[in-house]
Amino acid sequence: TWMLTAAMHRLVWRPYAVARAFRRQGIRGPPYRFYVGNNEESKALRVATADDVLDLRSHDIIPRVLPQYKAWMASYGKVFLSWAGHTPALWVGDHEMVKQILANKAGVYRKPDPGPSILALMGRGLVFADGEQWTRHRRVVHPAFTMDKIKMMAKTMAECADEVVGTWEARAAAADGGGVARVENIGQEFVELTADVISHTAFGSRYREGKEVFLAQRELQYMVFSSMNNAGIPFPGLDYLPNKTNVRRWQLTKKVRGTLMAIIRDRQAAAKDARGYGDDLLGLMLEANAPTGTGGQRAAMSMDEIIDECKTFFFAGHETTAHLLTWAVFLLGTHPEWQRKLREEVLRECGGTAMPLSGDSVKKLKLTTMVLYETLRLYGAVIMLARRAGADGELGGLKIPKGTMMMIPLAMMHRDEDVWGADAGEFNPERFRDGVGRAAKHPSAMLAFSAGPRSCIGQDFAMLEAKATLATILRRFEFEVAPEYVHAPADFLTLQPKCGLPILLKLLDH
Ligand code: HEM
Repeated sequence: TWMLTAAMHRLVWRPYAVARAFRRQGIRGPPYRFYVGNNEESKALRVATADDVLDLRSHDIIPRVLPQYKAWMASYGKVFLSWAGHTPALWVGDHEMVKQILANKAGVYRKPDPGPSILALMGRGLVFADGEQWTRHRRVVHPAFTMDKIKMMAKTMAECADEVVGTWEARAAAADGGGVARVENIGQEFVELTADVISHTAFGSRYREGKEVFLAQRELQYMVFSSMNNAGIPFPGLDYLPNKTNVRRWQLTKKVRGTLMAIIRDRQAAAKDARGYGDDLLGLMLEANAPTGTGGQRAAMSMDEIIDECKTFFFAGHETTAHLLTWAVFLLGTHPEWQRKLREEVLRECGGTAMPLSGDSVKKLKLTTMVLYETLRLYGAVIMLARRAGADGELGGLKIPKGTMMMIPLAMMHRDEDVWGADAGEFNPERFRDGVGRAAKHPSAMLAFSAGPRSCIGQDFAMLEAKATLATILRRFEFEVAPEYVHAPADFLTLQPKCGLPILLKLLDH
C-alpha cells in the first residue's frame, strides 16, 4: 500500500498539482499527450532515447525542434508548460528569467536526479552534486582549472593535435594527384583526439591507464543510453536486476574504480615522499584536497568523491569539445573567407609549423575565439539545461511550486531574434568582436557553457584545446566540406552531425 501510494503521488498527484498551479497563473502550453515510442512530437522534444543511440534516427534539432518550439512560442509566449514524459515541465526561454534560475540566489533550483545508471557512469561529481557537497567539490576542483594552470597544458594539447593532424598530412602527401586527404568523419577523429588530451592532461605519465578507464567509461555510456526508457515511465527496480547488461555494467564500474584508485594512491604516496602531487588535473585537485597544517584536519573530499570527479572530467570534458571542433570545421569549411582570415591570424600570432604552439600564442587568437563562440551559439554541444525546484520559489512574478521541472532550451535561445537580431540564424562571428557580454541585447545571452555559479568549470580548457587544434590544422591545410555531407544536427545527449562530417584537406604547400 505504501509503495502504491508513493507511486500514485509521484506519477499522478504531484504532476497534476504542478500543472494546475501553472494553469491558475495563466501559463498555458501544448495539450498533454501520453508520449510512447514513436510519437513524432515526443521524439522531437525528448533529449535522447534508446532509438536515437541504436539507429541514429531522430532529433534533427534544426529542421524539427526549432520550428516546433517557435510555433509554441508564438502561441504561448517564452514561458510555457509542456510535458517531459509523465512530468509537467516549465519551458523557460526568457533570458532574464533564465539568468535568475542559473544565479539561483535562494538555492531553490537543483539538478534533476540523474537515476542509478547515469550515476554509475559519472558518479556524483560536480555535474550532479548539489548543496554542501557541490560547494565543497567546486572549491577543490577549481584550482585545477584556473587560466595559469590551463595555459601550461597548451603544449600537451598541441602535441596531441600534432599527432592526429600528422597522420592526415602523411596521407595527403602520399595521395595520387598530390596533396589532398579525405577524412571520412572528422568528428570521430576529434573524439579520439579529445580523449587523448583529457587522458594526458588529467593523468600525466599514467595516461595509458587513464585511457583504459576512458574506454570502459565509453562502453558504459553506450550501455546507459541504449537502455534508456523510451516511454518515459520509470521502473526503478530494473537497474538492479542481475541480467547480462547490468552484470557487464557492474564489471566496468569496478574496473574504472579500481584503476582510478590505484593511480590516486600512487600520487598520494609520491606526495608523502616529497615528490609532489604532479601538475596535471588530478595532481592539482589532490593538492587542493590535501589537509593543511598539523591539526589533523581531514581532506575535503573522500577517495570515492575524487574518483567521481575523475569520471566527470572524461564525461563532461571530451565529447563536448570534440563536437565544438567538428562544428567549427564545418562552419569554416562552408565559409572560406573566415577560414582564410583565421589562417592569416594563426600564422601571424603563432608562426609557421616549425614554431611550437604555446599557451601565450594560442591565447592571442582573437578571430579564432570569435568563430568558436559563434560555433557554440549555433551548434553548442549542450542544447538544453534542466532544473528541478527543490522548494517553492518565485520567478519573474510567477510562483514556482516545489517539484517543478524546468527546461532551458539553450539552442532555441541562441537563435532568438529578439535578443540576437534579425541575423540570429546566420553565421556571423563579428557579433563577438567586443566580447561575449556585448554580442547580443542581453549580457548573458550566450549560454553554451551555462552561466552563474554552476557554469562550466572547463570552459577555458575547452576553448584553449579547440584553439590549439584549429591552429594546428589551419597552419597545414586548406579544407572544405565533402559534397556528400548531409546536414542533420542530431542530439544524442550532445549535438553532433547525425551522418558524420566528411572533410577534404588540401596541404598548403602543394
Ligand atoms: C565545448 C565544450 C564544453 C561545453 C559546450 C560545455 C558545456 C557545459 C554546460 C552547458 C554545463 C552546465 C550543465 C548544467 O548546468 O546542467 C557544463 C558544466 C560542467 N562542465 Fe562543461 N562544457 C564543455 C567542456 C568541458 C570540459 C573540457 C570540462 C572538464 C575537463 C568540463 C567540465 C564541466 C563540469 C565539471 C561541469 C559541472 C560544473 C558545476 O556544476 O559546478 N566541461 N558544461
